[in-house]
Formats: sequence, structure tokens, C-alpha cells
Amino acid sequence: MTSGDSAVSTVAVLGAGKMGELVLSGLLRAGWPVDRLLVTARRPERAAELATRYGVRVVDNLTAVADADVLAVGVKPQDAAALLDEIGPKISADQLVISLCAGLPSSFFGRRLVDGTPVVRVMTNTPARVDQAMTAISAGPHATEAHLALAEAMFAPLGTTIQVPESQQDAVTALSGSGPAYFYLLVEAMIDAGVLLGLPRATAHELIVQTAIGSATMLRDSGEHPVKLREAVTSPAGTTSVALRELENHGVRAALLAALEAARNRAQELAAQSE
Ligand SMILES: NC(=O)C1=CN([C@@H]2O[C@H](COP(=O)(O)OP(=O)(O)OC[C@H]3O[C@@H](n4cnc5c(N)ncnc54)[C@H](O)[C@@H]3O)[C@@H](O)[C@H]2O)C=CC1
Ligand SMILES: O=C(O)[C@@H]1CCC=N1
Repeated sequence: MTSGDSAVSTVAVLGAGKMGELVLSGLLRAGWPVDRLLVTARRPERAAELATRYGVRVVDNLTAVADADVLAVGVKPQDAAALLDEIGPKISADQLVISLCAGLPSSFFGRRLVDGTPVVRVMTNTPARVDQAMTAISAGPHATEAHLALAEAMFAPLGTTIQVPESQQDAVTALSGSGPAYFYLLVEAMIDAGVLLGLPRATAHELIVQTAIGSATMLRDSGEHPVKLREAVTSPAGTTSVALRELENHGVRAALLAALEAARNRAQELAAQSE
């Protein structure tokens, strides 16, 4: 991909906060020409920060709509209606709107856009920062295979992509969108446990982070079911089985089921509240 290549779409990230910046920086790492990227920000200090850090053009929302082929909406769900009130009527049906927003159905966008404007709904996650995102992509109204391919081209360099029916996106949000937070909480708690057992915090941190990386790599690369991998760690009358009994006694499995269900329900609430 080279600068000046007319086949490369110009992508504008509207509302470059945490997620928008991760998409921007990932695209730049993947070689997307900086002159084919635009960002918008609400605060002038944020605009200056992005311009300095990435050398990217920071513009207002209407300029982004005028100059870009792809409009990636990176604002909070609660701010999406106001943004679309501003830009919706100016977006034409030959542009592509990509929503990064949790909860909002693509029809939320469709209702606020010129008839025929294609929408693709995407749920990615913060490991995009290290090109290890899990991104789920769904066709919304008027999205063709070419639009899905364009979304794939944007998100594949940031990690792994899958296509899912849009009806699954709230569940996806609960699993992989929010998922990094659950793993960080577990890691944090295990490091605290190491400190409780008398280890220096730095030692506990190194032990647990590498154990997380090793376990995740085995899950991905061995092709084995997590139950089998867990059984291989669990010796008869050993240390692991008593720890697992405590986790079950404290309802960790039930807590995860309830937590992810709550996250899915919250995605649905966000959609209702953002109307
Ligand atoms: N943080 C995460 O892990 C994930 C977030 N998401 C979704 O990504 C979206 C963004 O989330 P974050 O980056 O965490 O939030 P954020 O608050 O860091 O970023 C949103 C940005 O949009 C800006 N903004 C709001 N209205 C604007 C407007 N009218 N014009 C220009 N800029 C405007 C805000 O100033 C802010 O910088 C949300 O819809 C969220 O549901 C999706 C997956 C993961
Ligand atoms: O907490 C949230 O609402 C966003 C969406 C998925 C991850 N973070």
C-alpha cells in the first residue's frame, strides 16, 4: 500500500478516543498511508495530541465527511445520535459508515443516514494495541461483500477477524469486546494473591503475566479443549485440585455466566437509551 494509491480508501475516525486511536495507530502500523487517514476530536488538546503523535490530519466532522470514503464512528454510544444529527444528512450512499459502538444496531445508523448508505457494524477490542484484537464484523443495511471486504482490510492487520450475523453482536460485545477487562481483573487478583503468599509484587506480576501468556498461547496453538488442558495441570490429590475446588465454592463459573449476561443486557440498554 503506497501513498497516492488511488485504490486505498480514505478512512476518517470520527471521535478518536481510546478505541479510535487504536484503530488509527493500527492502520498506520499496517502501512495505511497517513494521507488516507483523517481523525476528528471534540477537544482541541486531543486534536493537537493526535496530530503530533501520528502526523495525521485532524479535521472537523463535516470536513471528514466531505473528504473520506469510510467513516468509522468511534464515539460513545450515548454520543452517536448527536454526531449523526450533525453529519448524517451530509453522508452520501457511496460512502461507508463503520460503527465501532457497543450496543447500537446498524438500523440506528440507517435511520439517520441518506437512504441507501451502507453500514457495517464492528466490535473490536483493546488488544488492537499489540495487533492482537478480536474483531467481529457484521453487514448492516446496504452493506455488500465489497464493504465487508473493506472492513476486513482495515481490521485484519489489527488481529483476528470473524464475520457474525448482527444479531450476535451484543453477545460478542459481552465476550470479546469487554473480555480483556475480565482477564485483567483475574491477573490483578492473582498478583494480589501472590503478595498475600509473601512474594514480592514484581515477582508475582512476572509469574502470573507469563503464565497467562503461556496458557493463552497453548489454548490457541494446541487445538486442545480447555478442559483437557486444565486436567493436565491437575494432579491427583495435588495443589491444583484444591484451588479449583475453592474457585467452584466461590461461584467463579456462575459469576462469569452472570457477568457476561449482564454485559449483553447492558449493550441492549445502551441501544434503547441512545435513541
Ligand atoms: N474501550 C473499549 O474497550 C471498547 C470500546 N468500544 C466502543 O468504541 C467507542 C469508543 O469507546 P472509547 O474509545 O472507549 O471511548 P472514548 O471516550 O475514549 O472515545 C470517544 C471519543 O469521542 C469523542 N467525541 C464524542 N462526541 C464527538 C463528536 N461529536 N465529534 C468528535 N468527537 C467526539 C470524545 O471526545 C472521545 O474522545 C464506544 O462506542 C464503545 O462502545 C468497542 C469495543 C471496545
Ligand atoms: O464497556 C464498554 O461499554 C465498551 C464496549 C466493549 C468494551 N468496552
